[in-house]
Amino acid sequence: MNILDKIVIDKRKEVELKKSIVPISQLEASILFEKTTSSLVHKLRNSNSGIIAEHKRRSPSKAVINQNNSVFDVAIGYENAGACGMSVLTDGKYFGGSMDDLLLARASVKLPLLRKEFVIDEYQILEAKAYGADVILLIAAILTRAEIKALSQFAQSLKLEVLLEVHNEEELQKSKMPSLDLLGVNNRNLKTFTVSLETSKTLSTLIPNDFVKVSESGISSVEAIKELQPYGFEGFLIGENFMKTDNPGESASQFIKQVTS
Ligand SMILES: O=P(O)(O)OC[C@@H](O)[C@@H](O)c1c[nH]c2ccccc12
Repeated sequence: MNILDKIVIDKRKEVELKKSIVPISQLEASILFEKTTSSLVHKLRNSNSGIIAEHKRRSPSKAVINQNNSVFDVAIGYENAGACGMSVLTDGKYFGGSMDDLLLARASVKLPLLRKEFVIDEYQILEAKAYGADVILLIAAILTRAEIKALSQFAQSLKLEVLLEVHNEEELQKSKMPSLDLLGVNNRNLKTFTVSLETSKTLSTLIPNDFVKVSESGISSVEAIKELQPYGFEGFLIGENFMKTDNPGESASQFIKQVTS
């Protein structure tokens, strides 16, 4: 069994438990549920840098990235740096994140927020909305086409944008549908952890232009951005490169200055 299979098994249990404790009616009663969401698509289309900066404490591929910084400081740092959006890992067991992280990020900044999660159930989308997210992630590797369709349509009905993540051509072909807003290519294979920017380049030509193209993971230099831009990528999701430093906001700021100069 690969790591992704393990994560999904745990996630199913977690979602069932949560459902039994916090009913949907309670999520819908959240003040944030009524908040107008802000568009990551719009931000990316009107930006020169396209950086989506991520809050990530650890991951299955890296035990410790950053356990010290508060989400609050990181979020404000990213916003001041000029990031287009912020991604917040909410998985606890494998990434050390939480729903509280999302809530604190929401309380700190106006940036479009992506709930970075292994979404397998509508409940998690309601939860994302109730905790202030603007965008949700759907991972093609763990969902069928029918599930992607149902979950993306549900998210859009709540005015959330949908970032669909693929890693290969098969996942991309199975996933293309109008109810997606952004198409992300993960340069990291979530089953083996190998990283290659070539994945983004190869798949870019197969992504229709109606989707905003995002390149995700393993981006650690401004040169990488310059390399990917000609392939039509308008968004770049960066976590570790900022989070591994003492001051992620400052690192993002330096990086974004270089991208736009
Ligand atoms: O830290 P990196 O290599 O810059 O990667 C960020 C982001 O792309 C990565 O965290 C990610 C991409 N897709 C995911 C799906 C689940 C969890 C995490 C991810």
